[in-house]
Amino acid sequence: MGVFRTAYFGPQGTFTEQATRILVDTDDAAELVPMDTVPQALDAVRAGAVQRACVPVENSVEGAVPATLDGLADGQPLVALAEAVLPVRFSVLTRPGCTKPRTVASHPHALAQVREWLATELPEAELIAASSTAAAAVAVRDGQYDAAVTAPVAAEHYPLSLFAENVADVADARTRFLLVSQPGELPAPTGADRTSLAAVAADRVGSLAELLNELMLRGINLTRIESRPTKGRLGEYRFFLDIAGHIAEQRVGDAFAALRRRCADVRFLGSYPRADRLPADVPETASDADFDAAAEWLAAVRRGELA
Ligand SMILES: O=C(O)C(=O)C[C@]1(C(=O)O)C=C[C@@H](O)C=C1
Repeated sequence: MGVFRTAYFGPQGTFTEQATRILVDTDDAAELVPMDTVPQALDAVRAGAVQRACVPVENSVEGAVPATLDGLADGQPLVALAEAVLPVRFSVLTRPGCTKPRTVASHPHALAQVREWLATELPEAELIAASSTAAAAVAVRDGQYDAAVTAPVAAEHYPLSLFAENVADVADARTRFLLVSQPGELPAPTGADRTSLAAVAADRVGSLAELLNELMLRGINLTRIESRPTKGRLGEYRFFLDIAGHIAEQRVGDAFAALRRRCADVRFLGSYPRADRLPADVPETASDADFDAAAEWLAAVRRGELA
């Protein structure tokens, strides 16, 4: 098959590159391919130019990364194979010799996470949105701006001076990243898995509550819910759900089938091991053994052997 290629939200020196290096065995003839935007990284997988893509999905301070949610919901389906969670502390890099930066560039998520620090340390500076933290470092290197708020690793890639490090308004901020591929074989269940899906709930009383009830009735813990407009009618939403468990487990599969019946559109976005390795808390009545026993009992009833 040749070299195994993984696209990531780049350029070189983003937090996403750091996450990719955790999720992909880079010793193993793997090639990492930086892409300028999240949609480009996802489309490279769809086009078969790379086998995997690593993209940021949510930050503990700034919330969801809309480009990732929309990029997974639209277009040819992709599924997550793994996740990584990275602590996010920023470095501020300047052009060598610049002691009083007047312009500071970064990804909007990054600027939002250092807003207080910037207000105190560089109150006069103009803030400029860049497509990623590393794109901001490139722009500073090229003389467009004075400083960039970056991942620590960016200092290794670009000839810039370290103005400040360990910058973070919220001390233990974290970002979660997904490694996605075209649908194929699923990662095996580990007992500590997460399943991601996107579902469009009907615009009528109780439809979201019904959807969540399907999870609750099967003892499934919802670990995240996010909504994005479907981009069709105003007021029509797609819900992104993360739940504890693997699609191979009966309670999860059963809930998934129920959502399929209820929702106009359901998309499976992957079952993969949780980065925190936290085992799913399965209620006593919702284990695979409970489902198997109930199915056997029902089959016997239907055969007329039991009542
Ligand atoms: O620009 C980067 O370095 C990224 O990897 C993106 C991203 C994000 O989308 O939230 C990742 C982590 C930080 O929260 C800031 C930016």
